[in-house]
Amino acid sequence: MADNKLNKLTKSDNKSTKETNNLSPNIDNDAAASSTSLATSVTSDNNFLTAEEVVKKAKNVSAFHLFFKQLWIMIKRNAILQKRYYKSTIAQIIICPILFLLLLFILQKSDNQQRLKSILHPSSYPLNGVQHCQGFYTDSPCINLMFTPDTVENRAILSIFATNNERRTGKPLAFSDVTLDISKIPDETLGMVPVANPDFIYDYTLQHPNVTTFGIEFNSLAGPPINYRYQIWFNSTLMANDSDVFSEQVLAFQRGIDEAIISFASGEPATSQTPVTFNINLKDWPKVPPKQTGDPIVSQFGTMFFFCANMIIFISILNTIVTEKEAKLKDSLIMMGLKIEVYWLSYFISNAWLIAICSLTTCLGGLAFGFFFFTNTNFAVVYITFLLFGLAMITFGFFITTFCRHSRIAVLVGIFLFIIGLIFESFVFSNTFIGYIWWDPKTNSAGRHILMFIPFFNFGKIFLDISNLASGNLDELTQTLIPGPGFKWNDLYKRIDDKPEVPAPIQSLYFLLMNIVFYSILTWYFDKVIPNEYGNRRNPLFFLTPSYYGIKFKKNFNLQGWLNRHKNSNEIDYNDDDEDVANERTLAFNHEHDAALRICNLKKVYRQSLFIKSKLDKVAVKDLCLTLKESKCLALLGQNGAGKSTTINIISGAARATSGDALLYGCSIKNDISQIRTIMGVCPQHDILFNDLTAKEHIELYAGIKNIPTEEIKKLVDERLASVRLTKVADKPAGGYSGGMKRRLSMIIATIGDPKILFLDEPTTGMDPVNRRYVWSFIENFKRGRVIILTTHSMEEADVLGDRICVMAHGKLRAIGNSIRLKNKFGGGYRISLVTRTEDSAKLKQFMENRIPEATLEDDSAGSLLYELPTSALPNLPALIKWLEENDERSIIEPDKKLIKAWGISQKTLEEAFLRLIRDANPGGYSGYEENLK
Ligand SMILES: Nc1ncnc2c1ncn2[C@@H]1O[C@H](COP(=O)(O)OP(=O)(O)OP(=O)(O)O)[C@@H](O)[C@H]1O
Repeated sequence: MADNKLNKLTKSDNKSTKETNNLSPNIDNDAAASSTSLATSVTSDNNFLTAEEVVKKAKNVSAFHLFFKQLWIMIKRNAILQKRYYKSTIAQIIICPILFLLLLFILQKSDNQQRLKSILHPSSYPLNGVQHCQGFYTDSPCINLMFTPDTVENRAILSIFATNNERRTGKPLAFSDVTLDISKIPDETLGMVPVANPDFIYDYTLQHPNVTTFGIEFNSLAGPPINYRYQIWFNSTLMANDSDVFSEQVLAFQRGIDEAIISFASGEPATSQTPVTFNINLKDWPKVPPKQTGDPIVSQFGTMFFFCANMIIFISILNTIVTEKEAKLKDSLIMMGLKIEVYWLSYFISNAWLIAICSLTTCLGGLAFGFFFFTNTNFAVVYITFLLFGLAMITFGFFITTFCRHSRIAVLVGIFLFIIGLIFESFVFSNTFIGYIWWDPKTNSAGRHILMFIPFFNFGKIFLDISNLASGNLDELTQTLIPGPGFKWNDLYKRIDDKPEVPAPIQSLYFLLMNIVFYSILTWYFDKVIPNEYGNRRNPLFFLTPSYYGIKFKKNFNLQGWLNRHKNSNEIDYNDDDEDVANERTLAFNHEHDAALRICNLKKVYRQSLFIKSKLDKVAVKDLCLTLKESKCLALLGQNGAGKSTTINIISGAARATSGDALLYGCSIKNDISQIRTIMGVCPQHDILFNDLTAKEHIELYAGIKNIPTEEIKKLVDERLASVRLTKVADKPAGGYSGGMKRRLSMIIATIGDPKILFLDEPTTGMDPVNRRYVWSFIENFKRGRVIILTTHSMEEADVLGDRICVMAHGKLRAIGNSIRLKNKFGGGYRISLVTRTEDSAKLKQFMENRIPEATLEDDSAGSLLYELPTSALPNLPALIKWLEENDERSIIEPDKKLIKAWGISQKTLEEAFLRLIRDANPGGYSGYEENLK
């Protein structure tokens, strides 16, 4: 069965060579193996290129050319996605800003109408009582009222006045029977103070201005009828501060005195429940509404609304980038050769144009709605403000993404920042009184300097500056709009007149520019030093090392030196090595052994903590030693968690080895990973697909990253899609593909750029048997002139594709060899079934006992015998087969006399060998397997 599977595939010649050499011990003794380590490679059109030539070719490409080509292809990809989601794109750049402007317009309109209404139809309001001086006019001790002369009648009148006034204000006003010292201000507030004569009032108020609110000088003539006369003294200075000259307070005082006189004259007691009262209402004249000269709502809330419009793009950036990171798509792009700087720059450019259009929509919309903020300001100033703020928020968003691993967290962080920003924009920068508090000399300047690193702080400040000059402000007391003179370009450089400590508006623009540069640098740095999805990170001081800039001091690579370095790097216990594994180790360290891939003592420990060792640290790969020649496929088998994917991730540069190293065509994974990336292709365990791109667009994207000439890309797309039967769905988004289709697409993506090394991590998972065979056929044809490293859980796949098969358990290499070798060594040889007539059964048994004494009879039922043959019986096998053929009654020569009715021979399967190895590797056998996985 397993032997027959090859017939179904188009196999290369060296496969049959392998079959014929099946009894030879271990090692890659394939005669067809290449004679040099950098042997020639076969491309689809039979052009031969060595790995050195591939690397050289890659090196010859100008770094600038590659940079711009990759940048162009990434921008194109982003544009495709923006176009595919045109509704969301249009919403971000046009609908949202317009909606926010519209909302602002509605608010401004209703506010204007409200004010218009109050000017055209002034409301009527009641005249209140006389306010107490302390707390209303001043906080210091003061005198509410001086009266003269101090007579019983006058006291009675004032007493009624005080009672009525208390009803209106809720505060009592009592007589203060003190003798005022003309040279002193009282220590405490006094209510109604009798004084000797009007001259005293005159002299006292002249000496102590703004201490006394009212004075009253009674001058009644005796009757009948009594002719009441009095003079009110009032403090116009205090009242002017409250804009109340000759209005409410004097009126209220006079009204109170008149009420009291009438009550007194009519004999009404001071405490009467039905006093004489004048309930007076006041109403302003209607006026012709002034011309609208400001937008107080835009001034107050505009910064908040425009901030909100911008935040939609900001949160979308966070979500997109972190989703790509979470799905390991970013790492895959890097593994395929994309420069990380290109990745970020492409996103910056793709979002910058969104910001540019969004800012333009906002400015044009603002003009169309007739907001003074826009019409009264130099267009370039407003546009640059919005643009710089948007760009600063993009880089700020990039910076945030370097810390987020999950898109959900990123969106939560985005919403959190949104709320903080909103609080800032709404409460702090909503008006000039609070907005400029940061520049008040009493405010701690350190806090202000820190806040300048936050883009929305700088935006709030310049918005306030512009609206201050352009929109005008609302006078809270008079409810009138104070028009702004407009904001010209030159105003960017001018300080605000009444606030010389506040810096000129241009500074905020400079700070926004600084924010763009600052967060770009931080993104670049933290993206490198924070561990990626594979736990890979750079040294925090990487930028100080010459190797980062491609400077290498050692020019000639010395294989022997490299081997010596890695031979002694660990204290390694080799005692439990299998004989073949031990031989492989020896070969790996033999500098004369010719290998395209050479892995020496590779080790990976996943640490729980960045800084200290812990018992919980997981040793995923232990001192792995392997070699592989060109045109060979290495199949890695092992239980879940055996360390297969980790091995592939390390050799492909996705993860970093804890110790040890590997050479791929003479390039070290530790030192030359950028060179290796030019000659490698990776199909990771997780599909590296963008749900919204089609198969065709995927190939175009990765072909662009691999710098394949544009004119060759179309041919490549057609060829590769046809080879794995995806032509029909070439223009459909990959998100709708079945698991098997996604796998096939991931696989052919890995082969783009004709890589010399191909890593395939479980490439056929989820594929149906037919498609799996197509993929096998593709891999089999593709491997000539290359090295393929494959992990799989399918024994059949390993059997078909693996020129060498490794079995790993708990990070260690347990067995290595070709399929036949493993089957023989661990699977236990062959099975022979013989069918004879019942009466001939004993004769046949006797024959087998004599001919092959090692054979054991497993089953004997009604002439049907089942024998197991150990590997030691293999030398006798050809003669036995010859005898069986001669004695088969189905043969045409004398069929009646033959002993055998039917017979069959089968080799034990690779699966049996695998299970035995796993059983041996786990102390508790299979039952210990689950335990050991923990
Ligand atoms: N990023 C990581 N952090 C910590 N431990 C990890 C990490 N990646 C893998 N491991 C652990 O390392 C061991 C080897 O994992 P690996 O993925 O290499 O196994 P595998 O043989 O590929 O398994 P499978 O067949 O399930 O893909 C496992 O125990 C796994 O839990």
